Amino acid sequence: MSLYDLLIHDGILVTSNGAKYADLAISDGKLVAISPQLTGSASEEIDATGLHIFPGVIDAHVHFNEPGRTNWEGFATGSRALAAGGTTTFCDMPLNASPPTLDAASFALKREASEAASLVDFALWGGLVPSNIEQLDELAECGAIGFKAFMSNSGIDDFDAVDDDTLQRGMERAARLGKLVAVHAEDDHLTTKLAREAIKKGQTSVRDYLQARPVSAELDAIQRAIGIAEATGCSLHIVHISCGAGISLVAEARARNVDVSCETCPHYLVLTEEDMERMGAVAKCSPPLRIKAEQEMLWEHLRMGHIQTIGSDHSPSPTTMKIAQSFFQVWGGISGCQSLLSLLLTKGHHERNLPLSLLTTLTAEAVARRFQLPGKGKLVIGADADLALVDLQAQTILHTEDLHYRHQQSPYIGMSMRGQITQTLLRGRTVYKQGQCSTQAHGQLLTPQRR
Ligand SMILES: NC(=O)NC(NC(N)=O)C(=O)[O-]
Ligand SMILES: [Zn+2]
Ligand SMILES: [Zn+2]
Repeated sequence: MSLYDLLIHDGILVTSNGAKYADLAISDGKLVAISPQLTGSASEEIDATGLHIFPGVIDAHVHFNEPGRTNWEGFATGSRALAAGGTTTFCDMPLNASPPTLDAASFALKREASEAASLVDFALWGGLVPSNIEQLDELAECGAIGFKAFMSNSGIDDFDAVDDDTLQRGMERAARLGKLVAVHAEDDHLTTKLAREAIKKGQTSVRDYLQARPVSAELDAIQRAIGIAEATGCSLHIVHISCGAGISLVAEARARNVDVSCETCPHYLVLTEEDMERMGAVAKCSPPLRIKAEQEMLWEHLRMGHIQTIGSDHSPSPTTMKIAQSFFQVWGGISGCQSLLSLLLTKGHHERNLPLSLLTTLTAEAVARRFQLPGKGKLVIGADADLALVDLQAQTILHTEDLHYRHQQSPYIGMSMRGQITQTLLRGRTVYKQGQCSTQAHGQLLTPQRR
């Protein structure tokens, strides 16, 4: 009679407090013992000598476009890419699927699709658009982790942006429901005006796109979103901040006890506008990639603990949508969810000496805490055995064929990575090992549990 289902020997556990040698014992999908030299028997044993064991990454910002647009990605390919990158939980954004997640019916459709196909666990964002304020209650009832709103054009016709009045009404409702609101913070008036003027003059290059989405448009929107959150008492999460001053605005608001958190994305940390000019559409996103000085400020803010989460903002499209005469016309979104952890290990830990404990906080522990995902994000007894086994010594080049996305495009192809994910486990089951993904869809819906 085995004492445990699984014993993982001699790994180096990475927690928010640091790294330590310990064995892990797992039964019924949970961590049941964590200690060096664990004794006892198990149905399965893994020798993790020389490997670091991270809590599975929680990527709170992906667009997997299912139902309705599985020719863009879908839960099967998206979750395979996540598993290959050491991610064991994702939060799917309410837009780019069709229908968008704006009410109980569309939430149920998405939940059913993900349960049928996802290799990893998932939570779902609801949307906040002008037409669905009355449906926020039912979305909360379904277990949405929060409501996502766009302050600028979302780039897709079936998900409208909100003006400040609508955002305020949505935040008032969300505050009453005890739900968080996340915003895409760019000022719609300025970005629309600048784009229209450029296009009118036939100025539609990458450089013209960059100039049409200035940092000032992002700062203006961040400032307004924080003001509305402060006025309504709504919890606010600002996604994909691309600039140092944007993080500073959040840090100042947090210092005056506003319940606001922020996210940045790997592409703002490892790429710049020069990469966007060199690579073109595969590196197009909004807010756009910024200058090197902004990137360095983001790393400094990361080090100082001013950024709460890192999300991939994986927003793929068919390759045909990445081809257009005008750069304003190509799809804005970067495919990168498979590379989140390895990029942070390469550019953060290896090249900038960021401690592994900080990376664990940013990619797992703080994410689970912010979105109230119990049992996730920490290597503690009783937690789900969601694990990423990583060979920190390995050095690899990311090849096109390594990508599990439906469309194998990414700005990271050809990049030298340190820290190879060798095996990923979801609640004690292997979902990825040395290039091979599991074929079993065991992903479960996670709903926020207030402490
Ligand atoms: N409709 C989208 O997927 N938009 C996304 N596109 C980006 N970031 O370029 C986003 O998160 O804003
Ligand atoms: Zn966005
Ligand atoms: Zn997004």
